[in-house]
Amino acid sequence: MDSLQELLDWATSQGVKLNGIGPERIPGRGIGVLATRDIQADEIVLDVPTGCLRTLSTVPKARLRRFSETSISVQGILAADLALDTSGRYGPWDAVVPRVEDLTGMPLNWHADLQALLPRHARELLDKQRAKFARDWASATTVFPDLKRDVDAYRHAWLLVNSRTFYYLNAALKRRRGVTKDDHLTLQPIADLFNHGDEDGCHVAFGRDGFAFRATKPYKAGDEVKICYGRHGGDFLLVEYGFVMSPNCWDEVMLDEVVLERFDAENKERLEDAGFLGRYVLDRETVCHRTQVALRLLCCKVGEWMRFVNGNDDGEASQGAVNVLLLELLREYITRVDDESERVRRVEVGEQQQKDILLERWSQTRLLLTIRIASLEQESKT
Ligand SMILES: C[S@@+](CC[C@H](N)C(=O)[O-])C[C@H]1O[C@@H](n2cnc3c(N)ncnc32)[C@H](O)[C@@H]1O
Repeated sequence: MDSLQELLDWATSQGVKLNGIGPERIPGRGIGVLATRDIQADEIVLDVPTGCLRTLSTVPKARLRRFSETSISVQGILAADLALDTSGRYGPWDAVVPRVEDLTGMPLNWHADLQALLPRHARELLDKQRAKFARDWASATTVFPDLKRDVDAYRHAWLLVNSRTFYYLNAALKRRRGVTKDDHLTLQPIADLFNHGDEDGCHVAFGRDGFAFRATKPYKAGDEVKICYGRHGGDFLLVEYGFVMSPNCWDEVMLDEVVLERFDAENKERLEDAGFLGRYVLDRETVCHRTQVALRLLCCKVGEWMRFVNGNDDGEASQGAVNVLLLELLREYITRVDDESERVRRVEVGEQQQKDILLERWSQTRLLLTIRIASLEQESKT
């Protein structure tokens, strides 16, 4: 029998209820969820009862106890549980989750030379992820030294948890010391097959009985039903989920690398003191207020800048100069994007699929820069 059918039979026997949807293999997106008939907005398309969830509570007590003196995250524990589980209890579910080779898009699995060619913001996200993984790996292997035999298997399990969990809170988690929102994690069968869309196509609600997924718009039979993993830009989607998608209405580009270079130590200190050092964002519409503040420091006297920072000056007088500087910086960034893309094409390490993903990310970045440059050029003419 097909592994998807086996998963469906198993999940249904566990109390999962599908209504007008079914999993299908979708080229380029692994498995996804399709409407099997026309669906009306507001219909509940999936119910996953609490008893089916795979959480801290389903980790065997003896295994869980061994982590009690470590600083491992819940993600790290669930990954260890996945890597160590030989019970067969989740057999049909385990059979359809992506294999090691299916997660080549995840930058954590890339060669360091290819990782170094990620946009700066993606590299920063990856550094944080790598540090978190290293902490969990250290704890997991202290408690279960056997895991050391196969770091790839643990990393794979860890990335599965990273990209397939839902937020969830229960009494056991509430009681656990030092638990943060990042730890409220659960794996759930079938629901983990929904791919991501930038608009909320299916609303996820958690109640006492479990998770319910409600269509937020009508679907035609054969349409893909997606959920929104969050309002994530492309760098985040790439590092945390291992894919790029266009269009993405939440995409954004961090301008720090071109903006910060323009400041000497004194101005950096001014920005730091005012709480405006770094995190300069360009989205599909415009640059953020932080960027406006930072660039203004280079375009007007300090007193005028302070008045703008404090909200006592609307910035109108310096807007023209700020726009000219911004245009220059965005053009400079485009040159860097082209240089980096060329490096990606030439790099001799990594798989072609990884390079294609990375090139696509640079091309998305270029598009956002180009859109803003065009509108600034237009504004300067009027
Ligand atoms: C929760 S799983 C969704 C099911 C997954 N496609 C599968 O085959 O099991 C999340 C993963 O699906 C893939 N994915 C989700 N949304 C996607 C999209 N819009 N385009 C491409 N891949 C996507 C990514 O590999 C991501 O890490």
